[in-house]
Amino acid sequence: MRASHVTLYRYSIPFTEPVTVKGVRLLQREGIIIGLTSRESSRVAYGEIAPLPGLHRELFQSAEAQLIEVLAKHNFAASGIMQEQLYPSVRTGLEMAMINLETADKGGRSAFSPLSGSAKQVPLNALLFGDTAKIIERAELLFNVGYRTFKLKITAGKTDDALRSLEALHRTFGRQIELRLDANQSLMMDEALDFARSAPAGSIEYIEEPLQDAELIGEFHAKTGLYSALDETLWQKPEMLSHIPVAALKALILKPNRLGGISVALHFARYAQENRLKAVFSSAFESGVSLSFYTMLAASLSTEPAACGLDTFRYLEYDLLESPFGTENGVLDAEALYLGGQKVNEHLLKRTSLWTL
Ligand SMILES: O=C(O)CCC(=O)C1=CC=C[C@@H](O)[C@@H]1C(=O)O
Ligand SMILES: [Mg+2]
Repeated sequence: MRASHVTLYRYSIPFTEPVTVKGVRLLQREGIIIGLTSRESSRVAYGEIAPLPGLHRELFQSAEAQLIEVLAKHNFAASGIMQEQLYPSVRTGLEMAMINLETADKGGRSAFSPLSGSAKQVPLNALLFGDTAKIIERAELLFNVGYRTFKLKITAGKTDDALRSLEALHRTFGRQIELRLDANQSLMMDEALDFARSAPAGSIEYIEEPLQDAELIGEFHAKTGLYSALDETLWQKPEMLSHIPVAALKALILKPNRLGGISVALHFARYAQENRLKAVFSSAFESGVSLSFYTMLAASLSTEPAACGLDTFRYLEYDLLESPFGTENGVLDAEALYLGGQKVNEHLLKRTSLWTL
């Protein structure tokens, strides 16, 4: 690897409102930024390591300890440690920084090798929360500026709330929008069937992880015609992918820092492409350093990338980038964001160590 030294930083960014992930209530997002300084060009390439409490098994402290162990190895990139069992968040940040370093050394041209064609823009799916009135108000606002894909949560015991919002959205926008739901593995088959049978026909693009038992997704599709998407299952039981009938699926949700790294996410993206499924890049509430990288990944892999799940940037009080990650019109400009993703405002970081390679 062509880095002369590595700088590690910590950050802590307040959430705009408390975010609850699998029962864990979070007030701020904490993570590590790794900066690799190029031996050739002295440019700095960044990567982000940010396990999310509730979602990741590794905690911030253990991720940081493992990262330090990796950096302490002589010539770590060639030492084989990258092939070993690294925490998903650690591997993601190291791979991100190394790919960004390669890009920097190529004068800013992306180092990704596209699977097929690539796109300039990636649409974004907007997250909708709250009661039906708030959801419609927000969806109208976003629709008017250009958003066309929306995502709603659906929770066991409260499927009526989702149904009301779904009906209202369908009444208001009809087929002008695509609507995704996310049940986070909360429903039993009976409740999922009741919900599916009450939903307006043609109103749902897919449901992420509808069932407590993903093995029943084929049966759910056979009984309702509704498509599912896999998110949690991809990291909890990746072997399930070959058991669930692909015809019951519409998309794979790819959160690189939970799945196990950029290379693992690319593996699933390739599987999606081969099986005519959407590859939906999504985030674990990381900063713009990761979000801009994921945007470039999504844009590199398809001429028509699926609307991505990177709307999480709204939940961070501020971004670490000089030009904050985002979009005005629901469409992400991949190249501009990728370049901007490497202009980190170091005043917002706390430097913790420096490693000479
Ligand atoms: O995928 C998206 O549209 C945004 C990200 C998102 O929904 C999530 C991120 C992290 C944790 C989860 O609760 C949630 C999800 O379940 O997909
Ligand atoms: Mg999900």
